[in-house]
Amino acid sequence: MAATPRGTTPVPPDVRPRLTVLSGPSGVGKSTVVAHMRKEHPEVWLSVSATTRKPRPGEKHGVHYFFVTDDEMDKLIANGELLEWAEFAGNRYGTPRAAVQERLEKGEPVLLEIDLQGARLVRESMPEAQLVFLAPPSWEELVRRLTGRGTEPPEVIERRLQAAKTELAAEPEFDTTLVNTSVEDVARELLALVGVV
Ligand SMILES: Nc1ncnc2c1ncn2[C@@H]1O[C@H](COP(=O)(O)OP(=O)(O)OP(=O)(O)O)[C@@H](O)[C@H]1O
Ligand SMILES: Nc1nc2c(ncn2[C@@H]2O[C@H](COP(=O)(O)O)[C@@H](O)[C@H]2O)c(=O)[nH]1
Repeated sequence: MAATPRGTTPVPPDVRPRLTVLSGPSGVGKSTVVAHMRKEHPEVWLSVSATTRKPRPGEKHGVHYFFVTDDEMDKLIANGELLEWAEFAGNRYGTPRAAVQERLEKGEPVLLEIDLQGARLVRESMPEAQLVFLAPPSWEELVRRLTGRGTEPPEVIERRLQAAKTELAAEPEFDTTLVNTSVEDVARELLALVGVV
């Protein structure tokens, strides 16, 4: 089955939203889809988040995340340096504000890959943002992907799956849903939504 855009309304290029938020439950394939899209279209700018989570094997500071201590995260929050931030499954994550603002001021498209709480905060502060929900083909497939990734111990997987129930229930809050059956198809759909030409 191909990617299924639900509720997608074609938008003329000159009024396309410049800020796109991609959310969806942990393990649905957000990073995989974004990486696939950016491999073919490196011009799509993705915000690099700050996190207190420890790096996974292969993750690089400044590329996948800015890996920060709890104290450093406290300061980023206190100094208003984050556009939004949230606690997710025991760690904190936040979007550095300055880099996003810089691109938006130049009129360039911006992509955020963040959790539901962050998406809601962005919607509050920037109602013009478009919110895209990445859904799994089924609950069983989500569990298979999250478990199969092999990056979290069972208790963390359980926390993430609990959060996933809340996130899946929030799908109607989003402007568009893409079902991640095929990475290639979803990456193409997302590219069209982000509006990079
Ligand atoms: N369409 C797909 N079909 C099969 N496997 C997939 C698909 N998309 C992603 N995966 C696999 O699912 C696993 C989770 O993907 P990924 O890490 O991209 O999820 P994520 O949504 O970014 O998770 P998190 O929110 O925890 O960072 C990976 O092992 C990835 O290879
Ligand atoms: N609210 C925010 N959520 C973020 C941000 N960066 C990433 N995330 C989300 O956190 C979870 C877990 O990510 P993981 O890399 O530990 O698997 C996932 O849903 C991410 O999208 C952020 O800046 N703000």
